[in-house]
Amino acid sequence: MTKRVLISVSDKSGVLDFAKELVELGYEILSTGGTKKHLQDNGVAVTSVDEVTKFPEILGGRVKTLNPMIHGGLLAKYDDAEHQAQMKEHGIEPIEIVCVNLYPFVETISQANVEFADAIENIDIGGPTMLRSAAKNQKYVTVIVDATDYPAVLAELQTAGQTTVETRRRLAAKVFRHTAAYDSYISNYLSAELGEEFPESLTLTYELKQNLRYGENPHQKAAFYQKRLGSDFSVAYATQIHGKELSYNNIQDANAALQISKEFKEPAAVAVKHMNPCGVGTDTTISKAFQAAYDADATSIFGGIVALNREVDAATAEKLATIFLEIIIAPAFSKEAIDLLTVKKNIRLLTISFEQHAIDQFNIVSVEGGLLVQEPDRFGFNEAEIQVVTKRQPTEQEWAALKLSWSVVKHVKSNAIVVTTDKMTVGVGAGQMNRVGSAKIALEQAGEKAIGAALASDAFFPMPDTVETAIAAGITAIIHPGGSKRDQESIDVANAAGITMVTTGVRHFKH
Ligand SMILES: NC(=O)c1ncn([C@@H]2O[C@H](COP(=O)(O)O)[C@@H](O)[C@H]2O)c1NC=O
Repeated sequence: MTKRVLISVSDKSGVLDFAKELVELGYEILSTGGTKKHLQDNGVAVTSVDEVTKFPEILGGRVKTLNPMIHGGLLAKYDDAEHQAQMKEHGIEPIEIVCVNLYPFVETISQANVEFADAIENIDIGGPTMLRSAAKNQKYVTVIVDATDYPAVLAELQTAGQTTVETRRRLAAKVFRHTAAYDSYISNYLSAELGEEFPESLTLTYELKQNLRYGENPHQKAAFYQKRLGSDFSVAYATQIHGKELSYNNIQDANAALQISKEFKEPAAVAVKHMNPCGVGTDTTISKAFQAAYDADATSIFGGIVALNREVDAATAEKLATIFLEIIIAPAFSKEAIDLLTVKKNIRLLTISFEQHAIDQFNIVSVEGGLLVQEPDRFGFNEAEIQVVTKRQPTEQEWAALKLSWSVVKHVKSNAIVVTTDKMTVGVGAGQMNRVGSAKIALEQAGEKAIGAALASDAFFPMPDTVETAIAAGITAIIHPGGSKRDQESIDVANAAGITMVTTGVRHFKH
């Protein structure tokens, strides 16, 4: 009996050559409307699916292959006498190979202003049903959902006349990953349309971007997955124009640097080590901003990751080239900058679109046995909600320093204290188990630069000790959320010293 292959594809790339080879191998091709036309127009003999089903395609294509003549042919066990008898009784013939790809649902919902009805019409029903039938019957049936598998299947058919069990199992597993992902895009789209934020089950789809050489440490295996509908303004969508492959830690650090960069519209440079900022500088040009980020902590930047929110010009590249950096991220690099920086073989240069400021709807972290999902911390420096709680108001320069310190402290691991001038960080205290400990680290690093600088605390002061330490170091402006029972004691200390203090009403814990 002639072997049959059913081909029904929305994306027709590569299918013509595949079909021609199958005809060469003696297969009869069954096809749905558009696929049949494409193949026939290009000289391939095709049997229409409706000749097999004895039923026309109806409802504008919503029902084409949903028929026992097709699904019987896909699901029957070849070595089951009862199945075979029923096939014979109903005149159903087996279909040995199925090649299907689905309506472009993701591409449709990615378009701007997509109509809901359009999205719904692009939910494929018959395609996933055939894929699932064939994948379930993997013992006998070969199923292909990805055009990159055409050559391997053909090679096996050409050499052995059939595919191997291993190949059929591999392809079937791929099908269920594919249909699961397809359904997750649909369910996420529908949930989002309904405004359902935390549905009763969470189905996430990420696609393998790259296998990594190792994880946080060389003995840990790791890979990097990418969201298909993610923001361009992310390390997952960066373009690497030079250097070694990114490592696991590089990706985390690059992400941290980018998140801080998103705080600034003015030229800003952000240097990160181990996911905490070690230097942040802002100024009228990117070259000056980088100089400030460098001067902030000329020791820690060594081996760091630097994100700049303007094109890297020759002047900036000259400075960048003098230090050892793992990665430089920017919207673009001038020709001269590339020439200067690529002298170093290993330095990674990434370009990222800084235009798009869309951010993920949720942040997700894993804990053993579960996932935590939360909205990103979108709160910035909102002057309207900030209250001056001391007698003295901040000067203009102090406001600028308070704004910078508050923008940075949000991105520092708690307990976080950040000391800045109006243009640069001068001290960062990160991840200490008590707040005054973080303050001491930040102030010690700032040294003389703490005199007249601003200090930000990511959470309130439970007691006035941090404020006292700050004043002793020369800090003249403090920003913190407020809300401690003993706030008044901190305010009294500030007033007594004649410094200014503002509260934001919002805290920035980052664990
Ligand atoms: N309804 C059906 O019975 C059905 N059978 C196959 N399809 C899909 O129709 C598409 C191919 O259509 P055409 O060959 O007409 O271009 C494929 O993406 C396939 O997954 C169907 N369409 C949607 O559900």
